[in-house]
Amino acid sequence: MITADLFASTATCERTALPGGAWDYWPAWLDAGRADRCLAWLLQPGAIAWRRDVIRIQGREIPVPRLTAWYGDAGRDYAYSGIAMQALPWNRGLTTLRAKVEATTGHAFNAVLLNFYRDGRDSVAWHADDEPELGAEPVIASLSFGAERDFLLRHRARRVNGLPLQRLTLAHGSLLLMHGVTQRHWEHCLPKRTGVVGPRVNLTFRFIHPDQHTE
Ligand SMILES: O=C(O)CCC(=O)C(=O)O
Ligand SMILES: [Fe+2]
Repeated sequence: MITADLFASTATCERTALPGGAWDYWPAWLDAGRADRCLAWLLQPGAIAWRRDVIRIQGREIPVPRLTAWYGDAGRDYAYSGIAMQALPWNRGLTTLRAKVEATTGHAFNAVLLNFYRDGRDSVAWHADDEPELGAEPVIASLSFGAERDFLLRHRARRVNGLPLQRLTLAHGSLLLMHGVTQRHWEHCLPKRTGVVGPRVNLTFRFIHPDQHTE
């Protein structure tokens, strides 16, 4: 179970600031023991209502290469790649993690997207978290548990400005905060890594704007 002792943390932060984007990374936001307990809870049967979705591309049905779940305040629904997700009510573990993320970052979040990468064959393709309901400058706080995976960022205008690909290896118990302007100019992905056999769970905390929300 996730308890309030999660708050006793003095993690250090690494800042990256580049044209059109900035992110802060806390490699050891949670120590190994706390991170282990969070991962065990997230993978416990029934703790998270994982979904297996299918996207349709040119008439073909393709399984999403990971499991997902969407939790948030009532009515903060979300849609991406044609998949509509109704917000499930916050549970205690997610509420506690959100409070700690808010305390560290100074930002408020009202929803969280969870991704479960069963092994290195699961992935997320290049994208930006720029859906209209996230508002003009979405701040995204990303928590990682389990297998370390590479997280890549690329500038949309890299062919013009020559900015190189950026790589972070997101550690077990780490927090990554992508600042608001980043989603406009940068894309990110989590590529397949066939050598990775362990599972990974990622939580991206978001703020869904009621007025920009599309029904
Ligand atoms: O798993 C990750 O680290 C990234 C997930 C992500 O980019 C997303 O859910 O939008
Ligand atoms: Fe994303």
